[in-house]
Amino acid sequence: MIPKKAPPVTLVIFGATGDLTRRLLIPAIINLTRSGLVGDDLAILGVGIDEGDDEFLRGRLDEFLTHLSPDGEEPTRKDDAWFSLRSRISYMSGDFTRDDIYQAIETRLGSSANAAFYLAVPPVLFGPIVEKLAVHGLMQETETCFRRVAIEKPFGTDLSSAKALNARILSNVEETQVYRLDHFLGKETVQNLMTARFANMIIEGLWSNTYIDHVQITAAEVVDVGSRGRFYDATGALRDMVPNHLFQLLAMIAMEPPNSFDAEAIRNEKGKVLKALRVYSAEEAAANSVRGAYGSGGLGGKSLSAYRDTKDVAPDSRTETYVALKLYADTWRWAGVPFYLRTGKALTARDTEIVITFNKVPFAQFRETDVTRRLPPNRLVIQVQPDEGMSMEISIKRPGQSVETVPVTLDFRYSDRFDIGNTTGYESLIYDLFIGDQALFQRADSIEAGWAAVQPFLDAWAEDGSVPEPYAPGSMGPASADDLIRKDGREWHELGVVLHQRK
Ligand SMILES: NC(=O)C1=CN([C@@H]2O[C@H](COP(=O)(O)OP(=O)(O)OC[C@H]3O[C@@H](n4cnc5c(N)ncnc54)[C@H](OP(=O)(O)O)[C@@H]3O)[C@@H](O)[C@H]2O)C=CC1
Ligand SMILES: O=C1O[C@H](COP(=O)(O)O)[C@@H](O)[C@H](O)[C@H]1O
Repeated sequence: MIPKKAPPVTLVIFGATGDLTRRLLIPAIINLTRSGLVGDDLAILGVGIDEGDDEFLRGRLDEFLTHLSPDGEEPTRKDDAWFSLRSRISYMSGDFTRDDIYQAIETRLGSSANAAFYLAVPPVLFGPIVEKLAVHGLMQETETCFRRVAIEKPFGTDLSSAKALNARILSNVEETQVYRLDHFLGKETVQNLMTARFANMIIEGLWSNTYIDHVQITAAEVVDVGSRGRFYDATGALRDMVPNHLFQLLAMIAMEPPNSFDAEAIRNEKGKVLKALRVYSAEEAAANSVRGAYGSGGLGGKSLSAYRDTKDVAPDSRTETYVALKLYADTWRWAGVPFYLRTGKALTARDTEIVITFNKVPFAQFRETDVTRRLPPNRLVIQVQPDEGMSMEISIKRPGQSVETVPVTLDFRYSDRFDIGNTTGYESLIYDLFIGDQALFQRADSIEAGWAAVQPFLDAWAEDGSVPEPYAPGSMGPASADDLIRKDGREWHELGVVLHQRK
């Protein structure tokens, strides 16, 4: 089905002069303009605290887009699509905690225009802005016009704050108006997970504890904390990546088939899995987790100072830059199957992947095959980034008179078949916001279920007073992370070996 063009809408961006807007939102909207999915009936109203007129914001974006070009040439993003969009960008300055800016927005929009409010602002402002939008009648929908609000991450900092934020938002607007973002859901391979499972009997037929031994979900990054010390030191790897990005991947792997691809059908199934995540006791949480923080050392040819020496990070910080967890989804399908999750910064490679390891065959009828040594289990590797694709590791017979088996990889990479171009991942999320499809956005109950599973780790670490284990920049993380999986007789999948190079 060819996607239809989005309806006329004004996108009101709170935080229009910020990093997210210039680096990810505007380039995504340029891409949508270029593809024709949004037309010249899209208007952007940027709002920020800096004084300025429409030309102020347009000029700032112009300048940023120019710098996106690595060689100083006019970047492809500054093409006709940008110039068409540019003329439809306006700006208003004001403080989001005061009423006058909302009155001005109300005057500008009127009561009959479609509007989507995008909160590209520090999380502390999510609740106050939604409240003020509602109080000023800006979230009032009519039969012919919609009003929606897109809320960035992080959504809360623990279970109780996430619940309080949901309650505050939902006492002002309907759940159908709320679009809680998780940018991982905009990634092509992540969206492909449901198709891979539910359009392929060869995969879905084997998708349970009868055939699967365990699941690994990894989001490894080479980048360090850099200039984000203030945000990161109050957050850490667990809060930053697990209840949102990694749990969304886990939910898509573990959910039951939805009855349809409607948003509610999908969100119901994802919600059920997240609610089935085992909520550990403090002792269980401590035993099933490892956290680390990078020390100083070389990374990518440069020398990196230790996390604790990063600007705006406390010298005695106990914040983790790496976390590994072992979790269970207590459902009929997944009973007894461990889900090993890990994520961290300053690691050896950028590598987001899901690895499904199948059970070993029960009996090997190959005369010269030493089962334990030569018949490895089948593995399905779903490479989310970089080099998006999927590979299946199987065993075949070595050609000739030998009856020996050898492992080989059946490999598909998106780039071999499709041009997925220079997208930011926000394209489909912004488009879905405009057309009113909430399938790729998180519902209140799922957010809270995610935090409920994460809370015991936060509590255990706060109680035991331990510090994260140091690891060398450019490594695979702390040694104890290997022990976490090895004590179960398993190994982490090697980081950073792209699909077609895997042995
Ligand atoms: N940047 C990224 O890559 C990502 C960001 N996010 C999320 O997006 C949101 C925005 O992040 P980011 O763009 O990086 O943050 P920035 O700090 O760069 O941008 C926030 C903007 O909001 C403005 N602002 C803050 N307080 C007020 C106020 N009271 N009144 C008016 N304007 C105000 C800031 O103005 P000023 O600078 O003048 O204070 C700034 O322009 C956050 O929730 C973040 O977690 C999520 C994923 C990725
Ligand atoms: O939300 C976040 O995600 C990024 C990783 O996203 P990716 O699309 O670059 O893989 C992470 O670096 C950041 O700390 C976190 O806040």
